[in-house]
Amino acid sequence: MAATNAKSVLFVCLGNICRSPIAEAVFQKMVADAKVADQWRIDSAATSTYEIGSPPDHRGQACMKRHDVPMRHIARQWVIDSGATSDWNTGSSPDSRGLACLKKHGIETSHRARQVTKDDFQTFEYILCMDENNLSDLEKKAKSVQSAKAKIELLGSYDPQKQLIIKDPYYGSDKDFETVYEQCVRCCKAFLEANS
Ligand SMILES: N#Cc1ccccc1-c1cc(NCCCN2CCCCC2)c2ccccc2n1
Repeated sequence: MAATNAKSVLFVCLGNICRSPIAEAVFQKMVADAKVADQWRIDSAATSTYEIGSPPDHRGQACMKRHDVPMRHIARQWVIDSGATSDWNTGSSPDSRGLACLKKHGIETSHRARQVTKDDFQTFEYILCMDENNLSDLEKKAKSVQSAKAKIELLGSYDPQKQLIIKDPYYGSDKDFETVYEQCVRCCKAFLEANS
């Protein structure tokens, strides 16, 4: 459980089923390995309602499994939620591909896509997103939020290899998910170092 003076970061992408759950899982593992998990509040959400209620994409789950990175699962001591930033798919049922893959790998997950809320802009210190569309969508939303405090940045702005954009792998291959994973590892490591 995060301490009261915890730092906080919300990872955001278009659907909250591909990139942002990977970034969240990678960062969660990093803070746990660094023994500072209790100093962080970590979550993910989306700028669309495409996938509200969906579990992480099956390709992302498989990628996390390959790299032994636990992804949002039903754990005893965690209260877990996630969401999206718009109302496009309010009430969508979980993506069938994701459910089938999770079942195949015996992975239970409570992670469900959600839309980012006004409260997120008021309570998270950092909102780190993946591409310029996410950035402009979030900046537009933040304008309508009273006392928004979040620093809205590209996660890629922390990349030592200067790959600023983490591309949407939705129509891509497993290789594209690997690229997302590698970028998230580099960026999350640099982000944690910058906040330690
Ligand atoms: N849009 C786009 C797009 C453009 C380029 C590359 C990827 C995508 C793309 C498309 C998705 N779902 C298909 C379209 C959904 N419908 C769009 C019209 C409104 C009703 C919903 C995604 C779903 C989850 C995560 C990422 C996604 N990314």
